[in-house]
Order: sequence, then C-alpha cells, then structure tokens
Amino acid sequence: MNVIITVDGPSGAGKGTLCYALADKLGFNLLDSGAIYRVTGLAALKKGVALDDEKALAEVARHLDLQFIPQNGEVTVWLNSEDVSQQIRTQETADAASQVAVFPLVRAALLQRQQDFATEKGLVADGRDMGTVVFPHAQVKIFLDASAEERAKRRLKQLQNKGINGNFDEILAEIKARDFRDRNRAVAPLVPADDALLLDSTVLSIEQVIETALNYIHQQLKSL
Ligand SMILES: Nc1ncnc2c1ncn2[C@@H]1O[C@H](COP(=O)(O)OP(=O)(O)O)[C@@H](O)[C@H]1O
Ligand SMILES: Nc1ccn([C@@H]2O[C@H](COP(=O)(O)OP(=O)(O)O)[C@@H](O)[C@H]2O)c(=O)n1
Repeated sequence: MNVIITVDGPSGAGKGTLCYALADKLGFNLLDSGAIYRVTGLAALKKGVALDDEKALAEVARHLDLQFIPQNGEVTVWLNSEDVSQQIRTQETADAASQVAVFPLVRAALLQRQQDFATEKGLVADGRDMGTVVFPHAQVKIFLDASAEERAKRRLKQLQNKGINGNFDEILAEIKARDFRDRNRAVAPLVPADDALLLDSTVLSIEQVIETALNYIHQQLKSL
C-alpha cells in the first residue's frame, strides 16, 4: 500500500516545516507542490508570457523542464538546467505562482507530475489541494492553519533571519491577497478536505505541531 499524507493550508502556516520533519522521521518522499507552481510562474516571467493568458501559461506548464535534485541535505530546484532554488523564493515569483495557479488548464497540466511523486516509499505532500484534488484517496489528511497576523509575523522573522528587512504591514497585505486568490478561485480552491484533521498552529510551537501530527498519523495508520 502506498501511504500518502497530505498537508494543505495557507502561506506561512508551517506546512513546509512540518512536511520536511514528517518525511524525515517517516522516511517518506516529499512533494513541495508550491515549488512546482512557483517554477511555472517563474518560467512564464522569464518567457514574457502574460500572467492572464491561460492557454499560453498551460503550454508553459506542460513543457516545464523541471528537476528536483538533492544536494548537501537540501533539495535544489532546476529549470532548463539552471538552479532556480533562490529565484523561486522571491516575492515576485510567489505572486506570479498564485496568479498562474488560478487557471484550470495550468492545474490540469501539472496534475500528473504531482501524482508521480507517490511511490511505495510513502509520500508527504505539501500544498493547497493535495487532500482535495491531487490525492483525494490519501490515508491521512491534515489542514494546517494559523491567523494571518501570526503567519505574517513568521514570514517577517524568516526574512530577518536571512538578513533581509521586511515590512510587517506589506507582508500581511501580501499574505491576505494570496489567501483571497487561493480561497476564491473556481478550481481547486484552498479548502480543507472533509476528512482532514484541522490543526491550528497559531499558538503552537513547531515541536507541538510535529508531535500532534505524528500522533494523528500513527492513530490513522493503525486503524487501516
Ligand atoms: N508553529 C510554528 N511556530 C512558529 N514559527 C513557525 C511554526 N511553524 C513554522 N514556523 C516558521 O514560520 C515560517 C514559515 O513556515 P513554512 O513552513 O515555510 O510555512 P508554509 O510552508 O506553510 O508557507 C518558517 O520560518 C518557520 O520556521
Ligand atoms: N498545491 C498548490 C500549491 C501551491 N499553489 C499556489 O502556489 C503559490 C505558492 O505556493 P507555496 O506553497 O510555495 O507558498 P508558501 O505557502 O510557501 O507561501 C500559492 O500561493 C498558491 O497560489 C497552489 O495553487 N496549489
């Protein structure tokens, strides 16, 4: 049986942190679906494709030459043989990712690529629609949330740790804009799957989130 654990939720809820820890502890593969949308957005920007041209964006998504390559304990992301690991983390690319992600043709073009990450090794999948659309039959589903203010605070701290000066109000506004786009798009909106555990991390430490998730996963897998 291929075990799949999905973790969905808004930006800054702690999905990446949780998924990395779960994949590490369980020895599972990790799918960072946001990175695939980010690379699609970046590829469109590089090609000068308009971010509202659904057909052209779907072509970009279909022909994406994308590789995830583990290097020194980290996963690097390559587009057309260029290491774009840093470029996909910029604000501009995050914004482009959330714009291209509203289009059904783009999402359809990226579906199989994401599903191919599920192997008998087991998978932890991080995203917005992992439990609802990409892996609806996943055995364990978690929806990780936190207040917008707490998520903006975390992003600001993350930037400061990298030596970058951020502005709290700007980060909060950007998070709210992306939340709105993700939650209100017609296809695969950000919404908890009916059978997902709702986990609010606003007042939980990273360790508490990981422990709660692991307990839930073990409980769910035991009852299979
Ligand atoms: N429960 C938590 N409490 C405080 N900070 C957290 C928590 N979970 C994650 N973080 C921090 O918040 C930032 C965003 O987390 P990340 O995992 O990238 O979120 P997401 O993948 O949901 O966007 C990171 O700097 C991370 O270390
Ligand atoms: N499964 C997914 C993952 C990401 N996305 C989009 O891609 C953008 C970037 O995703 P991300 O997970 O890297 O973003 P953060 O949570 O790290 O801010 C999101 O704002 C979504 O619009 C999506 O639509 N579906």
